[in-house]
Amino acid sequence: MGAGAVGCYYGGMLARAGHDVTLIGRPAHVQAIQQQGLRLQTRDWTERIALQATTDANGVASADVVLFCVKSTDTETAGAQMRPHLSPQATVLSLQNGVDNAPRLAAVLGRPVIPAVVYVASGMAGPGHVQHHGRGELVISPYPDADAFIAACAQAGIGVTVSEEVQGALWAKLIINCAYNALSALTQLPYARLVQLEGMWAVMRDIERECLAVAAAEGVAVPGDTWAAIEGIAQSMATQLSSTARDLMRGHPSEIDHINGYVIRRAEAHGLPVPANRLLHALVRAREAGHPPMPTASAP
Ligand SMILES: NC(=O)C1=CN([C@@H]2O[C@H](COP(=O)(O)OP(=O)(O)OC[C@H]3O[C@@H](n4cnc5c(N)ncnc54)[C@H](OP(=O)(O)O)[C@@H]3O)[C@@H](O)[C@H]2O)C=CC1
Ligand SMILES: CC(C)(CO)C(=O)C(=O)O
Repeated sequence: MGAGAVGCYYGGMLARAGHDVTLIGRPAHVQAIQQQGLRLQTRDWTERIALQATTDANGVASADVVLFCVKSTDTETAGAQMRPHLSPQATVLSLQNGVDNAPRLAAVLGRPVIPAVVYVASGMAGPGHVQHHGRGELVISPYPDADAFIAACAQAGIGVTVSEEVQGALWAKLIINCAYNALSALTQLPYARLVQLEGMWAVMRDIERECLAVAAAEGVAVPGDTWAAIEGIAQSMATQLSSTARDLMRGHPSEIDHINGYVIRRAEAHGLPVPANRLLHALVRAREAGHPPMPTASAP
């Protein structure tokens, strides 16, 4: 559900391994996929993969497993569209960033949703054309039939680990997004250049500390060294612009309300100050409202 960068990558890999996959997406992608198959381009190979595609949420009707891959802004709408069509036995996994998509979707569907941490870099390069830039492994919360899904993924070359710590891992990812996404969007800079600007590391340090305080108040143990992870992104993804930067460039709503915006809401609930997150959130929202207008440069 949500045939974009994530949905097309995982759907494409599973279909390529012989699994019966239906992609549910927007008309331009669906038409291209119906006519020519899904074009899946990786660093090593490019293939056209024949699979089913539809714009109608009733495409979930016969699914044993639904991979829910829309942006956090679309969780409720897309969930409500597929709810009447889901089989009672279907397992729904949320393959989304942000820490509350699974419970939000579960509330709409009236059934459990399994959260997954998605470690992939992919993007849509055109209608029905997904480009894979690297990685692809999933970490999922445990559930009764997980073994069948893990086996299907293994056959497709997708590594899946089961962990009780998915919430902590989602928070670790959220903190990276809080540190980079808005700053990259507001400066329109890729990460390596961004961190060279005066004062940027200090701002990111403030954001990280605010996020960790909120996570602690939420009772979430964030695994690993978050500051080392933030520093590492500037090297490992040196030339990348954040998804928020790319959303703003194409005039698409960003996930900022579910990144820094989420931290602000939870901080308010705990009476914690988060001024750095608040400022970045407000500035991105101002940009989304057209103040100042975005430059017309196209996304790389
Ligand atoms: N891309 C990446 O490398 C990674 C992304 N993520 C996360 O994964 C999630 C998905 O991201 P990504 O795949 O990049 O996003 P995309 O925007 O590429 O894909 C989502 C697709 O779903 C479509 N869609 C939304 N609502 C519906 C609906 N009701 N019916 C049919 N189609 C719908 C969107 O259309 P439209 O645009 O017209 O709304 C879009 O084509 C996000 O939470 C993201 O943060 C996590 C790790 C890596
Ligand atoms: C990890 C990061 C920051 C990479 O760009 C990302 O998830 C995003 O842009 O949303």
